[in-house]
Amino acid sequence: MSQLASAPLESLPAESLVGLCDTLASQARIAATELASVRSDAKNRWLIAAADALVAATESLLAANAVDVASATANGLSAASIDRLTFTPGRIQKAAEGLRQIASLPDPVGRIRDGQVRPNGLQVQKIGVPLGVILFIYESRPNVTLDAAGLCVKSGNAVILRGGSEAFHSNTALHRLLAGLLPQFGLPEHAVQLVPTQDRAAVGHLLRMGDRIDLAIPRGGESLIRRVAAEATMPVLKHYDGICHVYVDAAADLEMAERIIINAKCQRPGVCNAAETVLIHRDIAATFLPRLGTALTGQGVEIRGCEKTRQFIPNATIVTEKDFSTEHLALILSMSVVSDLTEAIRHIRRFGSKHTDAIITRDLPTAQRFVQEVDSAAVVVNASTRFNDGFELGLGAEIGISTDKFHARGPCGLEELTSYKYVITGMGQIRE
Ligand SMILES: NC(=O)C1=CN([C@@H]2O[C@H](COP(=O)(O)OP(=O)(O)OC[C@H]3O[C@@H](n4cnc5c(N)ncnc54)[C@H](OP(=O)(O)O)[C@@H]3O)[C@@H](O)[C@H]2O)C=CC1
Ligand SMILES: N[C@@H](CCC(=O)OP(=O)(O)O)C(=O)O
Repeated sequence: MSQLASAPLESLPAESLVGLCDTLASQARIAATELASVRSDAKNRWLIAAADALVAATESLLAANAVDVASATANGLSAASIDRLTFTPGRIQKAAEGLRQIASLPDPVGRIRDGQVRPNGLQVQKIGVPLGVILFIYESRPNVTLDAAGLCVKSGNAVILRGGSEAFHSNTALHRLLAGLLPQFGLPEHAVQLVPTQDRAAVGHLLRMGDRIDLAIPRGGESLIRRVAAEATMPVLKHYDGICHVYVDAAADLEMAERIIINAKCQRPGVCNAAETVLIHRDIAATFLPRLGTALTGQGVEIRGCEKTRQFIPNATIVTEKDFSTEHLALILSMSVVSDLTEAIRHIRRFGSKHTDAIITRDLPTAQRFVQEVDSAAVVVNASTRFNDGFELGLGAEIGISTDKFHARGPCGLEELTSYKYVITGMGQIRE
């Protein structure tokens, strides 16, 4: 296992920090070259062994996590952040299931994506290849360490993990488990590395290493992402925030709408695909808002609504434009009554973040227009926004959810962590 990853290194002199980053990047580059030609079978066996080891190590992982949670709690971290940070046996099981699902998925490396034979007899194939080295800077959320490592290795990429400092003990334990198993399956030991310092200057150094790092993925608050987008010398895959909407149309099944809104807002309010705003068609406001208000209040949700909303939900406070533009990541919900679909779409275009937006309707043309006109990474019809997730969409996991249009959009799984090359095979053809 890499010596670099074994212990936290604080307050390194600037020169040593550059040297450390340099070593991480060079080791990753070599590992990526080796990993690109590793057989699927070896990668899959490593994934399954990692899933088994994870479950077997539940107790010690929970102990390492408890250290992080205790100090985060003492430091007054928000409820949403503590929720992201916390490991439970259930979450460990789910992460292990994700690794097994990744193992069961087709290997994108070497997959023929497209092919044709040209009139001159040339055989042209488009073949999946790894991106190379991925620098992943992410929030204090240990399950993300597992998702990222599993996806990167299966897609033939070496990854440099820079998790949040609050999760340092959890990530160190997870990294030790994952990286420790790599050589047993003939995989390069530096395929999965953890930046062993919490010094943010390391991020700046790594972002300058575009000669060895092929992609940077920042996953966290807006200031992190803006920094990475500004400083990176390699392409960046990202989303800024998740201001997700649920629009309840006049033709909605109201029982369904209530169920979906409660799930979209309350199931895990601290994640990016949780709903932040509900828009209600005015024709159903009088019948739907009182019951929705009662249901949301019963779940502990603070409702901030427009004047019309407040006519039917008296405990709602007045919503502001700032609320509509804020990803609360908490049990706070903005609500507005709209006159029609056009106004709902206009609202989403103005305040949304092109992440995930849902419509509840029984009217097919209305649903089709919503899908056509809402330009978000995921547009959902009659289901919860919470489904914009790699595991739920059958990708095994995701390394992040992109709202970019280049190179990938939505949950980024194995396919999105690869590129392709053209392989052109002839029989001596020359160009006329
Ligand atoms: N929109 C979204 O999807 C998300 C929003 N958030 C929100 O962002 C806020 C902060 O949450 P948190 O999870 O701590 O995310 P942060 O963005 O603060 O941190 C995420 C990771 O980036 C690092 N980081 C942050 N800023 C910089 C920087 N300027 N230079 C280098 N590295 C940096 C952190 O390191 P360090 O260990 O030093 O903190 C951590 O590893 C919260 O309000 C949270 O709810 C968080 C995650 C996702
Ligand atoms: N995969 C997640 C959603 C993604 C998410 O929360 O992203 P982020 O807020 O960037 O960490 C889930 O629904 O579990």
